[in-house]
Amino acid sequence: MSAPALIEIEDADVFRGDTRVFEGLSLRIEQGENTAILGPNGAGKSTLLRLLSREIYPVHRESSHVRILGRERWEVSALRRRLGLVSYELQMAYPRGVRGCDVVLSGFFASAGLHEHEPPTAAQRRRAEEVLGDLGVAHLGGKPIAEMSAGEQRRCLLGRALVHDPEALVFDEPTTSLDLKAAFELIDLLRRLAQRGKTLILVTHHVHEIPPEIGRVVLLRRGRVFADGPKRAVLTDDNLSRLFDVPLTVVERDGFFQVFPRSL
Ligand SMILES: Nc1ncnc2c1ncn2[C@@H]1O[C@H](COP(=O)(O)OP(=O)(O)OP(=O)(O)O)[C@@H](O)[C@H]1O
Repeated sequence: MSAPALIEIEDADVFRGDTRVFEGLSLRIEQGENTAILGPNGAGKSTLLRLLSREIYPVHRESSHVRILGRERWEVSALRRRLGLVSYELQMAYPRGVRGCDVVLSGFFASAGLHEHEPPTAAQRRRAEEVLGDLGVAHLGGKPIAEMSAGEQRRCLLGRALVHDPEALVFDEPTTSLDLKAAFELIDLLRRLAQRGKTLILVTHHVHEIPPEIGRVVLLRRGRVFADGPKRAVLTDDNLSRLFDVPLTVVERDGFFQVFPRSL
């Protein structure tokens, strides 16, 4: 039997409040298929992330399902062991006094910080130290978030997702709030993770964040898949101009793509 898809969304209608964000959305991403999901503000990216993190569900009907690694029902911490999540929203959820090692350790408990009634084990502490060391930020273990740069915070959050050594990682706007150096260093880290065999799912509205290792791009527009396929075929002037509703020129260099405004 073939391996189950990493993500399999079939005919999903999804509401946020009274707004129908997705109508009959279908999207399948295989294990090992590094994919970027690109869309403008309001396209439905956050809603898609919430579907994947199992915070929201589609309207129930026979033809509709959301499966991750072949399963519809997941306990959150079991899901986190297979599919890590790194988002700015999660970063902001941490109280500013939490130290780097505790950010990483909280990955074991799928929480934003540690709870007194659930102290980490010595093995978990060792693993957290190892992960911080692998990410080149062992020195952040004892530092509170309040004293870290945005890039350092993002690394600790990535460490949180990596404690379980998941096979896939979902990144929501990974370089939001990072300066150029921190952004390039983070993109470099994503590239190394992909080269080590982690599947990357990148959800973003920034074309330049998409590393060369990502081969498939899905364009999301007003809750619909507007284009889907190999990166070079999808990231065209015409597609991106229509996606973002502004005339754009796309330039590719060294496997990265950048967009520029075209005069009207
Ligand atoms: N809690 C909510 N209640 C009602 N409508 C919502 C809610 N959250 C989002 N929406 C609507 O759902 C649509 C999709 O929003 P979503 O946040 O998923 O888009 P997005 O692509 O993540 O946008 P952004 O890039 O701005 O974060 C938008 O029209 C938005 O106004």
